[in-house]
Amino acid sequence: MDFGYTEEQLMIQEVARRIAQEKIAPSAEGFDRSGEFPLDNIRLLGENGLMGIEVPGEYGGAGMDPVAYVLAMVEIAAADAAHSTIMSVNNSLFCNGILTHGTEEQKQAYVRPIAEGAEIGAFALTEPQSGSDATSMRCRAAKQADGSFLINGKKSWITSGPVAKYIVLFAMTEPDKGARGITAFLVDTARDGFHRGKTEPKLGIRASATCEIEFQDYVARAEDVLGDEGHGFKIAMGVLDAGRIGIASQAIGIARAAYEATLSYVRERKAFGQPIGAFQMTQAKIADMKCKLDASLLLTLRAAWLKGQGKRFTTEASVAKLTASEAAMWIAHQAVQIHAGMGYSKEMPIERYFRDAKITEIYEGTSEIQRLVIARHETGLR
Ligand SMILES: CCCCCCCC(=O)SCCNC(=O)CCNC(=O)[C@H](O)C(C)(C)COP(=O)(O)OP(=O)(O)OC[C@H]1O[C@@H](n2cnc3c(N)ncnc32)[C@H](O)[C@@H]1OP(=O)(O)O
Repeated sequence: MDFGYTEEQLMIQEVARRIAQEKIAPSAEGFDRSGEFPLDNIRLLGENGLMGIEVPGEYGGAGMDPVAYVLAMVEIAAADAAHSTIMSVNNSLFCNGILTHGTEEQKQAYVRPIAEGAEIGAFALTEPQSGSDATSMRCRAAKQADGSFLINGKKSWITSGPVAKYIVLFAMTEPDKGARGITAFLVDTARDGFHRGKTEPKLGIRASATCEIEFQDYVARAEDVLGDEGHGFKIAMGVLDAGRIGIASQAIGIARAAYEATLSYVRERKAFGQPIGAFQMTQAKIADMKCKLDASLLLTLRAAWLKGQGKRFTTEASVAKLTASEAAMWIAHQAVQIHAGMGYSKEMPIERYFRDAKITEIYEGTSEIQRLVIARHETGLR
């Protein structure tokens, strides 16, 4: 067992940390207030290999392993969670599925522009009536005589939906077959029949744009099918396994930022004649924060390592995501409590960490879904 990082992993961590500290952290508060999409920063991340960390160089990426992805995500999320949300969708949800299931032409056409940061990608699984219960989707892709598909339906909560050039879409091709009737498609948002709805006003990750999208007689050509027909649900689940490592990493970044700010504060802030960090009640909180942070990172690195080894990592990704997201929420909550009035004020980033942490317990599978995945695996029952 080796707890060290390779030179390559340390290098991408350093690149991410530099951009995070020099460009993202100073602008995070402004983007949070305005809700503006941070396009220039996203392009910069792409130019530095951070939009396709695991994408091989031949498709425009950095060609690194999942552990490197975790390290980079943590750095970006510690500066601003919204940036890391956009990064996670591009890397995990968009590029991953195409790399695993796409044709050579699809990889060149769709992965390269996203990995290089020239375009933004999105992933459309959720619908207004189906979130956790993904197989209940209603978006319909009807096969035509010429092999193309006519797509009609709505998808909701689409991260980067307002700005995405390409989308990995899941639609029902054979509604009678349930999970086995779902097919994945690659959508070009510039084509006829694609429409965007209003951008959602959100509690946190405000600079990550989210909207509903609608398909009205959108024509997907036969070559736009990703993987085999009827295999879309498995593709979605496999992609989400990888995505959950990204969200766990994001949660760790938010938690680390909240923890580090709290450490500084408890050393400086005095009450009753001593730094508040000297009180045992504060020390107990600091110790618990540290334990949850370390446990989250180690569990996330385990899932990433398994992925890098080509082994199954579904349960480990859920364990990591569940642990890290609940830790982030708890740590951010304690950070607000220890900062008291200053934690509640927009003068400091603590309240932003608190708002941003919440989404990690919701998207890419709620905490309840993670528990279900883990418990089904452990018990063999469902
Ligand atoms: C800013 C705010 C944004 C908020 C919204 C963000 C948008 C998102 O987060 S998108 C993603 C959110 N949605 C989810 O994460 C979906 C959650 N649901 C799930 O994970 C699944 O539906 C889950 C776990 C409940 C299982 O569903 P269930 O319907 O019981 O399917 P199940 O019977 O287990 O599996 C169906 C098939 O898929 C396969 N499968 C299941 N899991 C996997 C997997 N991890 N990998 C590969 N295949 C899998 C099964 O083997 C089975 O195959 P077969 O038919 O050959 O036996």
